[in-house]
Amino acid sequence: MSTFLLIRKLWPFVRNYRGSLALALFLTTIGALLAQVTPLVMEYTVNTVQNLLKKPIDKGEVSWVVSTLVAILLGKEVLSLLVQLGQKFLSDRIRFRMAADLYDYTIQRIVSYHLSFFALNQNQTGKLEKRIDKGIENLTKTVKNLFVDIIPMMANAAFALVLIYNKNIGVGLVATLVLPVYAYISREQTNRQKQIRRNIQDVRENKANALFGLLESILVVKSFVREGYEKGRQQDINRSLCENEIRHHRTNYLFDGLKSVAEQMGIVLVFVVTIYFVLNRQMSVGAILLHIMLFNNVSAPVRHLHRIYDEYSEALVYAEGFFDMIENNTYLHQRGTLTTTNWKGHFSLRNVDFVYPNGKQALRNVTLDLEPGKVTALVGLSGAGKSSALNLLAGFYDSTQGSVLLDGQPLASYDSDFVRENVGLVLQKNHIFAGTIEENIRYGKLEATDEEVIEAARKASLHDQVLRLPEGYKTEARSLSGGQQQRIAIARLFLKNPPVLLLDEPTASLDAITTEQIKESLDAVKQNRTVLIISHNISQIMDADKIYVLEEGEVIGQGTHESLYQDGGLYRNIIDSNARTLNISRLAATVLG
Ligand SMILES: Nc1ncnc2c1ncn2[C@@H]1O[C@H](COP(=O)(O)OP(=O)(O)OP(=O)(O)O)[C@@H](O)[C@H]1O
Repeated sequence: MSTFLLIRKLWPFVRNYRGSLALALFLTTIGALLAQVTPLVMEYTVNTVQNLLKKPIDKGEVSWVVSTLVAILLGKEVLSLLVQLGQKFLSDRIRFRMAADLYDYTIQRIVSYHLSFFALNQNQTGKLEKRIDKGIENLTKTVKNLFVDIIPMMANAAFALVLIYNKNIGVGLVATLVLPVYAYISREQTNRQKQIRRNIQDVRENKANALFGLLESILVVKSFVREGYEKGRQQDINRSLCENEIRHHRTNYLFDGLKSVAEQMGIVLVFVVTIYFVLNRQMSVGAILLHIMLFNNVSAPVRHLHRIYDEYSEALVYAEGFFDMIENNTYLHQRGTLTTTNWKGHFSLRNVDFVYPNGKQALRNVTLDLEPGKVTALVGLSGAGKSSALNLLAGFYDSTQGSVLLDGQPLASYDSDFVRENVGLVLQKNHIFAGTIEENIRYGKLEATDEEVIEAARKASLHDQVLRLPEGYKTEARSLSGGQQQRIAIARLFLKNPPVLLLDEPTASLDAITTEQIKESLDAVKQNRTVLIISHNISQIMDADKIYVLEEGEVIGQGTHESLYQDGGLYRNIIDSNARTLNISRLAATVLG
């Protein structure tokens, strides 16, 4: 990425702070001018002292000279301090506010991406977290470097050079000579570091992701006694990071050493040339101090310039990944504009193929309908493509071929917020947020009253259990059992009360009695809604108005429970297996007596 492109991308975030930026620049330019005061005062001091030494002691003149010098130096320091404080306050304000803006924008962008974005290997949680974190940190540093630091530093060096040339062209040329050498070494340093930096970025993302993964699966790790194995895996990543960091630092030490030599050579040259002029009576003794200090004013900003260049090169590496992430229009959910009050809720898939980003084809030429007011069930073996079909109907993914329709119009042409407001989902793995039971249920309708929350929990057969908890609805939801968490998700759905229900194994982790209670509640809410249910539990699909049978991504049969059973094939096999698993004949003998 070129500097111009980076500035163009950053400008929308910097623009809001251009007033503060201008003020910071003004202050730092004043600071650069003030930095030249000390060398001039020093030259004057040495020359004056030398002159005073040639004369008999005049106490009055001595105390006047000393107090004037003290006043000038102190005054300059106080002024410099004020300027520096102002500059730091302003640059911090710009930096931190811009970081917050960048973060807000990033979140707004990535939550609007399709699920396929998150399914990509390079976008796993830990990696994304690191990319956002490092990206924002480096970009804000770049803004500070580009807009707040570089110009005053250059001004400082330029003012000092002008003063040196003004005193003596020969000394000026010597001081200037060091700069290209310094720039050459710095450029070499940065070029050598580029690949190491990329490696470090990749390994850091992998490390964050591996740590997330480890903490997420700690139960499995422990149950399989895989602590040692996990330690080894984490160690490999850590070693790789460690090696790259060492290489990075070693290269820096080497080049920093070379630059230090170049700088010292510069000082020696300036010193020698100045001494030559002094001994030839062409300069005062004070010029030695003046030139050395002015040269320091040239070389110090150049030294910092390298730090900036270095940080900038690092930032470019992170900026590429960061902007790729937040400008990824391929995964941006294209929101349509269609909304309607004349909502029927007829969802259909027409000749749909669907391939996941990793290349796995989950659906082939699927055509199905969810009719308004009816219950449609999807049945099939594990991996048949049922949840994938639901993902398309919910608009989480776009089909690869064919169309997904809502009331005859492409689903994509609808305002996605409008569709999602009207669709309720209960999934196999329902996410429970860190927070109380009450907060988690209320997520279904943020403005719900306490009574509405309780009513929803009651319908989801959760209320009585919550009452038995010491902290009731204020209990941390993640501390509940899997089945209780499932009921929170169902209560959320009841609270939302949408006209379309998409249910993927809604009672997967519930006991038999709760399953029956939930089924009754769901049966009650199913009335007059468009319902899709996916379940391996035959009691939940038998009553469906229409059942689709999926096998390896294809619809291989459709009809009612009775008609499909009579047709034989996979559906019949599934039902028969269910009956055998339940040991129906023994159950019937026991239950019916
Ligand atoms: N996020 C994903 N990325 C890549 N492939 C996926 C993804 N999710 C599912 N698949 C694959 O797509 C195929 C269909 O999966 P899907 O989850 O739709 O099946 P299912 O019928 O719902 O299965 P189950 O009854 O076990 O939930 C499977 O082969 C699965 O491995």
